[in-house]
Amino acid sequence: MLKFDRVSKVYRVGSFGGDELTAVRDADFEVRPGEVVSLIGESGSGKSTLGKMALRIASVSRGAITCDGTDISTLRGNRRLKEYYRRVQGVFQDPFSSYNPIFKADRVFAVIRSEYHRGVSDAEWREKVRSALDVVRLDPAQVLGKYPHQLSGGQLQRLLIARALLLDIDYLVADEVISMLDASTRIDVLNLLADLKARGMGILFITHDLALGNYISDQTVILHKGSIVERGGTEKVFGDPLHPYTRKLLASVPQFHKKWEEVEAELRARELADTGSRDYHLSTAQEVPGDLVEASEDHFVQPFVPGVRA
Ligand SMILES: Nc1ncnc2c1ncn2[C@@H]1O[C@H](COP(=O)(O)OP(=O)(O)OP(=O)(O)O)[C@@H](O)[C@H]1O
Repeated sequence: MLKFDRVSKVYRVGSFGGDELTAVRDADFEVRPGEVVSLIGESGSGKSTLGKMALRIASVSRGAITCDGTDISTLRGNRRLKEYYRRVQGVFQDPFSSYNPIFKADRVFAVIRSEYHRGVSDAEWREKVRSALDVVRLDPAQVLGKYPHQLSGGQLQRLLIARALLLDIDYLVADEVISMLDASTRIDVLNLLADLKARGMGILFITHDLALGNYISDQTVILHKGSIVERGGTEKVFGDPLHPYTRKLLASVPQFHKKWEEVEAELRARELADTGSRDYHLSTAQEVPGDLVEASEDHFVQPFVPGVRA
């Protein structure tokens, strides 16, 4: 299990690094094998920072990320890090940035071979690559031996996923992998992620797109200004959103048959109807939101003051 245990990230900012910016505050959730967890939030909410910390691209300031019980910040030395990256890999929004334009795209496979599969014969390796490409539905004739600029964003994205498959990873951090793709390729990559999940891979699916999150995930985590405001089973979070911010996010998905004023009025009416009736509502006297409370089974929300805009 990939577990985020009250994880915070504080960046040093300002001209001399004298200021601090808390990008993530006390994030607490987990990704289990064979489960897709969507991390949803607006730009700047801290989503990528959480993904980067899981991949050790950014350090954890407070709390811990553990992989099957091992605090990943304690992994030192090439061998232990290599072991970790054999289990946990990331694929990012802009697939082009993961390739060196002067090398052929399938060099990413050669690197994996020299790092992790040295003893494998040429024939065996060709077969491994072919079967990984098969899983990501790429035709070897169309992609092998090509330079990155000769391939589409969707093909490059799928090559990176094939690379992850060659490592036989357990967890994938997929950071806005769909955003740059056209509509038909999006569906292909989403279906591919669903296949990987069915094979037992745990996926942290980072997105600002609620519809994508709803489509693919078992668990949903809603992030707002670095804090988790709501999380739980996807059907609970989408079917019965509790936090005003989640409701606002869901309402902001275009509802073409309604005017925005109508949507806003409905939101307010719903919140007023709830006022005082739930144990995660705070009075204005307790305005500082604390830890998430369990509203129902597998559904957690950050306490909030009803009627106060998120
Ligand atoms: N290396 C860094 N140094 C300082 N501040 C950073 C750094 N990386 C991110 N931040 C800040 O941390 C906050 C969270 O950024 P992050 O990239 O995690 O958000 P995000 O939700 O992934 O946004 P987006 O969807 O736009 O990628 C932002 O305010 C961002 O400006």
